[in-house]
Amino acid sequence: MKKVLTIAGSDSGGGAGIQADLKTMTVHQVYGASVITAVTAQNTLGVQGVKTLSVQAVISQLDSVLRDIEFSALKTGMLANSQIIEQIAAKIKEYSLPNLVVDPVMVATSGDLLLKEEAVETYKEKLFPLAEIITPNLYEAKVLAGVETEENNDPQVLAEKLITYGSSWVLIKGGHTTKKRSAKKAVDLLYDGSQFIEFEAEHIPTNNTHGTGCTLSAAVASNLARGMDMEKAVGQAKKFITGAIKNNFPVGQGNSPVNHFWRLQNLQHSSNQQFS
Ligand SMILES: Nc1ncnc2c1ncn2[C@@H]1O[C@H](COP(=O)(O)OP(=O)(O)OP(=O)(O)O)[C@@H](O)[C@H]1O
Ligand SMILES: Cc1ncc(CO)c(N)n1
Repeated sequence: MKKVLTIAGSDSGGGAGIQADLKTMTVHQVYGASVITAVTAQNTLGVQGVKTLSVQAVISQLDSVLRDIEFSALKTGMLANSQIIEQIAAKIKEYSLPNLVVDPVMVATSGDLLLKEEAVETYKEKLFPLAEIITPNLYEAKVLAGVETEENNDPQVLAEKLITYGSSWVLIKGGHTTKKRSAKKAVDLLYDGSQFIEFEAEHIPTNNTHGTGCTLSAAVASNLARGMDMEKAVGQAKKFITGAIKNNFPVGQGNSPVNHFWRLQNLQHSSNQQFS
């Protein structure tokens, strides 16, 4: 079984962050390990508190797992500040870790801030050049490209700018452009510096999308670990997240998380039918 590492924040509500990553890895049949950067007091209604761990606490977790376990892929989620990003980048370089998926988390689905503003430059300078793929949503893509939020919504122009920061691939997620309930399609754009590939899925009219970005990037990392090429890894991850959003179920009083177990439930349902 392939081993995949997530370096991210904890979501006490269980829908995003480390918790979403480990659930996603489990259903992709890879072994998930985790390095926690921050502990959020969070539920489906929002983020009530954040405690960022010291750089030493993060690096000591990272050293423990890297000295012991061989990873086929890793992903980063909430990294909180520039010191943490810088030290993580140094370790990834030191251990020559393959298949780095960087989800440059800045804001929670609820709108709460998860990254210090000063850290945007550190992402670009230190971590992106080591990444196989970066997976910003449209808002994050604009911040990273240094584009005013009102201007330039064209994902192709943004992808062309972001690829210059040194990752092999850029995936710009369309979830935020399609949050409108009237939207028909949820389109993500993949770019490697020469070819644009669009991944299109039906847009599901729901607010129950807590943890969609974390889940998608963890699925991409799991698929890369299992040996898929990038186009297939993203295509399969897109199918997984679409099904997970579609099959969401009520959790708490706010925006519910996605259903990581939808494929298992479908399987169980059809085998129950077969034997009843
Ligand atoms: N309502 C929806 N219907 C279908 N697909 C969606 C919907 N919302 C998001 N997606 C898809 O989910 C994936 C994650 O995209 P999104 O833009 O929501 O990421 P994100 O903003 O990083 O997530 P998060 O809110 O967890 O930080 C993308 O493939 C996107 O197209
Ligand atoms: C810990 C954490 N990471 C990422 C996100 C993005 O959805 C979140 N809400 N919480």
